[in-house]
Amino acid sequence: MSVEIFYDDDADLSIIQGRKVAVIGYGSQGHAHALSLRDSGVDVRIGLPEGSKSRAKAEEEGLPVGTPAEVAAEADLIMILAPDTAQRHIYAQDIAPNLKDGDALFFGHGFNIRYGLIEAPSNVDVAMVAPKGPGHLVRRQFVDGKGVPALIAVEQDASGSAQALALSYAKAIGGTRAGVIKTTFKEETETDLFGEQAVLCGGASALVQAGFEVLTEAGYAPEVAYFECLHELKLIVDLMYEGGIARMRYSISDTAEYGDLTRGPRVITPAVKEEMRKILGEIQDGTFATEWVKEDDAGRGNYKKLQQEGEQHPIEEVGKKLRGLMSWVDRPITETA
Ligand SMILES: NC(=O)C1=CN([C@@H]2O[C@H](COP(=O)(O)OP(=O)(O)OC[C@H]3O[C@@H](n4cnc5c(N)ncnc54)[C@H](OP(=O)(O)O)[C@@H]3O)[C@@H](O)[C@H]2O)C=CC1
Ligand SMILES: CC[C@](O)(C(C)=O)C(=O)O
Ligand SMILES: [Mg+2]
Ligand SMILES: [Mg+2]
Repeated sequence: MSVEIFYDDDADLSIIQGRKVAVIGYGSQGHAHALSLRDSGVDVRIGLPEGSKSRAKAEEEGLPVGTPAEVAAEADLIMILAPDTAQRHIYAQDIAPNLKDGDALFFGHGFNIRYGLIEAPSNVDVAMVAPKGPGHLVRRQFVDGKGVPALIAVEQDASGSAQALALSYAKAIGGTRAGVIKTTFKEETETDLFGEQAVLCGGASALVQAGFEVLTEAGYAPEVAYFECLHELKLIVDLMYEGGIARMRYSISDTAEYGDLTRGPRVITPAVKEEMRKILGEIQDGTFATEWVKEDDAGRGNYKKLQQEGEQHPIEEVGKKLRGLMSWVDRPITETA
């Protein structure tokens, strides 16, 4: 099945420049969208509850800030970039009562629409602009004149021009510089959840930790294990990013390449792939979504416990020390937001 990919010339920036945009939330994605929209000449305001710790950051940038209800009432395009589990409450309390004919409701990820947690009225556009990258890099790339690829989708086309509006929005945050693919809320949600769980975050973190543990448990220095299993991973992935697995294999030694070809499949075994299929099944049948919403409703006890265990893993301590000695690596998390 061929996909449609859009670039800068396919998108009309003046469409989004003619709208009043409210960005709800000013975290990883929220700050990136809001600042790049503003830099692209868009009239943007931020919706955050009174007392939100993100308010000061948005105000420091000179962005107008109001409560989610206030900015939803003022705007004609509302982009929800609050946590997925909070979105249905924000929608019900603050956004739904303020939706007018012709408004557009935008998402950065399809979770709440895909799993039926938000149902918008038929007189508004419902669309998605989902960058395929962390918000801080979405912003950093925009500022550097580059862009992070994005997916767009239209769930409801009340105006008849929701796709052009989504493309225009994607252009304003740099997405069309890299390529914007048209998809559905279903495909974006299921592939995004799968990618972050099995490959990008869950899979990669577990692989790095397991490699570090095997080396340190065998008596090798934690510093050596850190450089080998974590630091160098970025350099190897940079080559994959630039030219695929083939470019990475071209740059490494033939010894490494032979080890890659013969040992890689012993790490990612058919059993691992079978587990990946199960994980995908839990995403497709809604098991994961139900579990996550329940965990959030119950106060996130298990989530916080697992988070703490991760933070206490020995790789974090040695990594902090080594990164501290490399000024170009040690970027504070608050640098851009
Ligand atoms: N992180 C990423 O790079 C990506 C995220 N997405 C999607 O983007 C959306 C936002 O995620 P992300 O940027 O990670 O979120 P963050 O957790 O980084 O930020 C959430 C923001 O929402 C604010 N917030 C919390 N509760 C409310 C509320 N009740 N009303 C208004 N604002 C609120 C937070 O404020 P406070 O400071 O007060 O907590 C914070 O500013 C999600 O749908 C996610 O799936 C999509 C692609 C990548
Ligand atoms: C990979 C994690 C992600 O899907 C993202 C940065 O794209 C997220 O939800 O944060
Ligand atoms: Mg993602
Ligand atoms: Mg995601």
